[in-house]
Amino acid sequence: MLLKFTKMHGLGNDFVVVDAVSRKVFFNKRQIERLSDRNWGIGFDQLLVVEPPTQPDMDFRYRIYNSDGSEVEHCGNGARCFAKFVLDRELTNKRVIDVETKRGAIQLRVMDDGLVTVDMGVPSFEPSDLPFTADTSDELYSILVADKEYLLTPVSVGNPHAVIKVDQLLDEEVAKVGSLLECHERFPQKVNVGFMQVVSPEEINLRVYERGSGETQACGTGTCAAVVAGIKQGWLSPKVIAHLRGGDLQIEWQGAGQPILMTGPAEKVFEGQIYL
Ligand SMILES: N[C@@H](CCC[C@H](N)C(=O)O)C(=O)O
Repeated sequence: MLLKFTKMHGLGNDFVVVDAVSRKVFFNKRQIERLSDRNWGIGFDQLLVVEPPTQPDMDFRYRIYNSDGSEVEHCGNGARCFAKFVLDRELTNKRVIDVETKRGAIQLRVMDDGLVTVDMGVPSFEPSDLPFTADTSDELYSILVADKEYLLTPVSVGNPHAVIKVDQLLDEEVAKVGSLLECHERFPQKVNVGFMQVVSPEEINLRVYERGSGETQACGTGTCAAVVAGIKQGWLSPKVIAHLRGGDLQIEWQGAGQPILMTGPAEKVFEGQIYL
């Protein structure tokens, strides 16, 4: 079967986006792994599959797969690319779009300047929501990785994140500690690992080692998790600019019980066809 796709990115976090509204398409794990391979396929961090809604009052359903073929609940940069894709392809003319994801319903707002604001939902710091194995309920949790103690904040924004505040962002630490923590036994469904350097209460530098994809240029849910962790710990203000390797995201969170708002760009790179 010849598959039509669009290559997109949100701050360098790259996606292959497929229209499964006009024509039904299903993928198995092996196909996703091959398509994601940067030598043998197209190459992407995540595959986004746009489908018709299954629930009333929803405009679309969209499914998200990591490059290792695992299906995930939520993707911040992907949500913005999804919004641009359905408008560009004229699958809708709405600029406020309600979407079903594995995490639940989310709402996307396409602004006049082309930036997209996503209501990312209400975060949870409850370890069992990630899940994260913990005997006590703490502000920060200590964990031993490669003989060094790290203090992390567990955050669920629909998908699981561990946020670590660091003084410096070091290539080796992101790669090594990121990959060891991703598969740590205390995270039975694995975890995305964020390394956050606080520049000021309104500004952070962040690198994210993503579950199922490795370190990416940017991670939307990872940025939301880092900012809400920083606000909860008293390090950050309610509105923060996050500098990621691929560019900047604006995050706003007004505190417990409130949804996180994430604003950033979405870009189309090219369209193509490939044999599945
Ligand atoms: N890049 C994404 C997150 C994709 C899913 C993540 N790797 C997971 O497994 O939970 C984003 O922009 O949020």
